[in-house]
Amino acid sequence: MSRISKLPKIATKENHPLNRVNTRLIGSGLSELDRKNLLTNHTRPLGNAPTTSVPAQRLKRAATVPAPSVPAKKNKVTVAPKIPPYDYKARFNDLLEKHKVMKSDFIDLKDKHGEVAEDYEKVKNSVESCTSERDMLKEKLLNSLNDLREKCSEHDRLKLDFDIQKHENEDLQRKTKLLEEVTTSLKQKTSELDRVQTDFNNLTRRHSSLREEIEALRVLSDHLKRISVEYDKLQLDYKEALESIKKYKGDAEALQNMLASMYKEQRDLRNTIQDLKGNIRVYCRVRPPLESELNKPLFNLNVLDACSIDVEKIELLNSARKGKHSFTFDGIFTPHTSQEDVFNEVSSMVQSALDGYNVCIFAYGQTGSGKTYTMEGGCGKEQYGIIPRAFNMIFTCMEDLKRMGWELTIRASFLEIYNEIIYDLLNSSKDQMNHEIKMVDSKGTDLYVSNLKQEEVKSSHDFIRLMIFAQRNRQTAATLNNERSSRSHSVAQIKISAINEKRKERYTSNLNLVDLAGSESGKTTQRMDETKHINRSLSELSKVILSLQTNQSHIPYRNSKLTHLLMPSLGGNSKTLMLVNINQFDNCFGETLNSLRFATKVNSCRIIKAKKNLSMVDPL
Ligand SMILES: Nc1ncnc2c1ncn2[C@@H]1O[C@H](COP(=O)(O)OP(=O)(O)OP(=O)(O)O)[C@@H](O)[C@H]1O
Repeated sequence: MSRISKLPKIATKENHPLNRVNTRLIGSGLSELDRKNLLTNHTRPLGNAPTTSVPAQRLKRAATVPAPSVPAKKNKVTVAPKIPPYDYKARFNDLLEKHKVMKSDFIDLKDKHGEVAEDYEKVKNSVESCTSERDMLKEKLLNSLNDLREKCSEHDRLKLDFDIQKHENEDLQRKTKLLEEVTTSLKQKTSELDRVQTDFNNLTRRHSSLREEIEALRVLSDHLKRISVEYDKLQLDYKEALESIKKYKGDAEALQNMLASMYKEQRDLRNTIQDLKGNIRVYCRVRPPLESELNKPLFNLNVLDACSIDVEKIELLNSARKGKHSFTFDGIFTPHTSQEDVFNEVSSMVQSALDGYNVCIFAYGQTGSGKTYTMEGGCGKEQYGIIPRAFNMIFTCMEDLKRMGWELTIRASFLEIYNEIIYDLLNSSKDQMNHEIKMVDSKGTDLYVSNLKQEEVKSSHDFIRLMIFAQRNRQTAATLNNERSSRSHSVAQIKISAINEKRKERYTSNLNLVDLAGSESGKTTQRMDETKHINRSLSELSKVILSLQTNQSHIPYRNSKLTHLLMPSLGGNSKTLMLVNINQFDNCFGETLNSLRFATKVNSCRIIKAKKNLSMVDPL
């Protein structure tokens, strides 16, 4: 009984955690009604115990069967018929019955007890583990509490620190802001300072430059003062000089007149000498062998004096046959005579052109005898031939003439006569125009070539440029027309127009500088045509000169282009200079002899006294 009475006690304490476990465990086996019945049956006195119709099996089943089915049966409990007290037998049977029931209940309960004990053990174990767990948790809780406490105190400390830090931070922020403001203002001040420094530097520089300027101005002012004094002095001198100039001007004019008349006298004298020398002059120039020709045999040439030579073929030297040929000219230029010496000798002819006479200088000789070298020259000033030197002389004299009141205009043209056709060497175009020799006026004293380019030349440099241009044109034509340069006559024409406004005089003159074609006779049929033309023009030249020599009424100028062109320079009013060029090669002896003979023929001719082309200028 005591063991059973404990059960309700456990069941009532529901709030205790252990009881809760027990209730759960018990609850899972007994329903609430079973428990009540159980309690009623076990707590009721045996005699008064109400009989229930619930069989023992039902109780047993009730421990396992779910509770809801039980309350329905509660209403069906039937009350057993009351046994009279005297009916001991019935009572005994009843008691036996009860005992049986109780015994089976007891067995059930015992089983139940076993189960409960088992459950209890489990619960106990569970309680123990829970207790140890609780202790552990308690300890943990205590530790946690301690930790929490520590953390709290640390938190407080940290909070305090944080507050301090916060405060300090705020303080720092305030200070930073202040510092930033100070920095910004410092930056502004610095940039201002830089600006001020730059201004200061500029001002310093300006100051020093101004100081220099002031110094320069001071020097200038001193200088100006000195100049002013000098200027005053000069003013006085100037006045004196003006008076002197007036006096000198009169003297200069007188001197200029004197100079002009002296120049005229000198010119007349020069021309008298020229006349005495003859208006046709012939010089012979012997060219030296070139380096490549040093081994070539030479014929014998003796320069007897300044004007005479004799030549003799080398094979006849020791023979009994006399083969010596002597020639006399106005001058002989040996192989050693320089270009300058040659020009000095012929410069009087250029002077004559400047004095107003028509002049013709031509080089005659066989191909390769040095005609072009004599007339045009080689490279470099020293090698300049007659043509460029004549121009230099003209421009030098122009200055002297200017001082005497003469204004000169020089025009130049370059032409070539090949196979009786005139070619303009200043016209580089392939299509040459037709060139005719025409009279300038009805008097027929002056001629011109139609469609021929005539360039005004202002300096000797201009002239050299034109000459080179003409030379190139001639070379191009020569390349196109195999050796044409040797087979054509080249003429540089210089027209001089002079005017003296003061003396009311003017004149024009022509200077013709001619490099004749090679005089040798043609050996091949290919050259026959050219040779025919050359020989014709050269023989016509010889005829003209002979006709002039013999004072013929008709001079056959028009028989060839060359003589026609040179008419004004060959006729009465002209001076002619012929340079016969020869070389000394033995194989050229025949041609040399021919050239020397032709030159002798020309030399024997004396043209009538030349007349200056002077005329009065119309009054201005
Ligand atoms: N006096 C001289 N001194 C030095 N070299 C000369 C002299 N004369 C001519 N020569 C040279 O001899 C060569 C022939 O001369 P150049 O060409 O003047 O002859 P050319 O008679 O004009 O010939 P071509 O009829 O073919 O034109 C040239 O190389 C020239 O430089």
